[in-house]
Amino acid sequence: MNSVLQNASRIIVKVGSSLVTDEGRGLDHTAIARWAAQIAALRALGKDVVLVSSGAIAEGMLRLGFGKRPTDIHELQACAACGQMGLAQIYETSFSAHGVKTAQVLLTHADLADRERYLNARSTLTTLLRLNVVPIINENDTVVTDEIKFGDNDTLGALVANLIEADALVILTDQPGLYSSDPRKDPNAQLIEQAQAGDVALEAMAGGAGSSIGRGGMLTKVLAAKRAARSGAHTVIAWGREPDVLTRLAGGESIGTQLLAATGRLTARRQWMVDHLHTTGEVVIDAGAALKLTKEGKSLLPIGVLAVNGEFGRGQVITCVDEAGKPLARGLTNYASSEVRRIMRHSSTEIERILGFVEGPELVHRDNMVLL
Ligand SMILES: Nc1ncnc2c1ncn2[C@@H]1O[C@H](COP(=O)(O)OP(=O)(O)O)[C@@H](O)[C@H]1O
Ligand SMILES: N[C@@H](CCC(=O)OP(=O)(O)O)C(=O)O
Repeated sequence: MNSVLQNASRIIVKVGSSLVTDEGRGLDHTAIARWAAQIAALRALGKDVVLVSSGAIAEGMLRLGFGKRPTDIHELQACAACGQMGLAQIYETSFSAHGVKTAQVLLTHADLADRERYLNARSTLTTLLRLNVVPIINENDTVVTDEIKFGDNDTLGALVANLIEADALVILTDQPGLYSSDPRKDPNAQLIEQAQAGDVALEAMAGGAGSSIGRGGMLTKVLAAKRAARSGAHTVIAWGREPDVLTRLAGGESIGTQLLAATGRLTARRQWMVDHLHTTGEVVIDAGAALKLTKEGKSLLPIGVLAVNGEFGRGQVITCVDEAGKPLARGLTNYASSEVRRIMRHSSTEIERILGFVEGPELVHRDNMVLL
């Protein structure tokens, strides 16, 4: 059995609080240095890697002298803000030892629920990857309260996998993988080596957090795999201290639990675009643009647009129709309807002069479009 990481070119790696902070004893420099070395090696192989790291609250508790996890939400937020400094510092140092640049990205649920912010987060992350930077993501705990939190970084990791269409999500934790029941409680628990992501039987096997440091336990990991699979990403759950775990997985070795996505990445994206999004407006495109889209696989540029019907904002889904009104494609627009009315029929080099800013030379980028 080969690892699902073998052919993955874009990978999200999530590390849990107990690993990062050595069960709350303090940032584990050695473990972090090892993951940084492995991620640098993956980058050298041409793979895009995004790290989702927990541990801010656990590290902040230590720095602020809390013996046990505070119950007051604002104290927790203070811990997160304080601990995040430690995370940023140690990742920056560990990656720079390999000549790899890092960037801190703190996200909230609202950022990914809002179409425009979703698109901005996506563009920023993909730009960072193009610039050879490893983005290090955590939830922006300072500005969110319990009701609107992701609550656990397993979910955040899956949402980031959806956001930038990763091929795989690797969840590193303090157990060798998903077991048939919690191995801390059941000595006969068996390691599940492979299963389909989304199989409900897995949810019954997975229990809550085993330590006072971790939050989600195995259940949030199993649910994260289900979510990641929606955009075609496979999930691996493995022990974070397994020597060379990431590079061995990328080399094809099967380690831990592999939860397979049923549909491929492109099929999943196409399905999502076709089924789940309401289109809020349309643009009528000329014959030349229609040909570029349908026959040459190109993006839609403002110059090919003849008219705009309806009102829409940046990041919403629009339909591209030909002059006879036939729908040709659907996709996420980089510009709002009011802006498109001003830049249509113009070359992309004129966008900045007309609008005073540029979101991109394309009106709808090819990666954000499906042909109908
Ligand atoms: N079926 C299961 N298989 C493995 N671990 C399980 C299972 N059910 C519950 N757990 C518990 O989940 C814990 C990992 O989750 P958590 O503590 O949230 O870690 P992390 O900080 O890595 O997210 C394990 O230590 C284990 O005790
Ligand atoms: N944003 C929080 C994440 C908490 C969390 O999800 O922890 P875990 O279950 O260990 O991944 C922090 O950095 O402490």
